[in-house]
Amino acid sequence: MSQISNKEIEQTLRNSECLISSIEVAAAYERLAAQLNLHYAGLNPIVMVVMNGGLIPAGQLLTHLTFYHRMHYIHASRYRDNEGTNELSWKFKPDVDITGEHVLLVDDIFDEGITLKAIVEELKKENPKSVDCCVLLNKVHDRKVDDFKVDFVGLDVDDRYVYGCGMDFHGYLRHLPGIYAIKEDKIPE
Ligand SMILES: O=P(O)(O)OC[C@H]1O[C@H](OP(=O)(O)OP(=O)(O)O)[C@H](O)[C@@H]1O
Ligand SMILES: Nc1nc2[nH]cnc2c(=O)[nH]1
Repeated sequence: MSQISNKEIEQTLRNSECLISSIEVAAAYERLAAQLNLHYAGLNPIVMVVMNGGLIPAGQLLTHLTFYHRMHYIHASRYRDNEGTNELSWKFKPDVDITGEHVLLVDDIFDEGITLKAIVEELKKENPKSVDCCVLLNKVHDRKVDDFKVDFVGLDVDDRYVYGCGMDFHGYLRHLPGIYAIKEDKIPE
């Protein structure tokens, strides 16, 4: 992803609104961690971070976990092919043997679900004991993939392009501790 200028980034921030504050996000991490701590107590799972977006939610969540776990990462990204269909491009598959293991995927957002559904299908080929998905955000709309649900959700978010908490704006602003979107009247035509 190519560089954009600091001026353009500042303009983006001025044209944006905060949809979910850092305080609400922090509370969501604590709620999620409490659910995960109940579910995984004694299960000794592998926590698999879905890069890049899962990096920040996982980093925040992991410090609240009370069960013993190992951490790995996986990197798959959506792209639109020449026919306009969504394909998943695999950038890194971990070489850990997950046969018979509990696996928890951590990502930033469950939007259409293409990414997590494809990752879960791929991982299940290796016969793990379980594969569950934890996301900070669920984007609310009716375009979800069929026959797939995530297991742990922090917060619902409106059907807008959002950034912050791991999610990028042209590769930037993943580090923001709240959730932002460009104001409706500032979105370029
Ligand atoms: O539910 P979906 O419609 O599949 O969209 C969600 C996925 O899209 C984003 O990843 P992206 O491919 O943009 O890569 P990134 O993590 O590097 O930002 C996000 O991190 C999720 O993994
Ligand atoms: N940054 C970002 N990435 C996404 N991937 C899927 N949905 C979104 C979104 O709303 N924002």
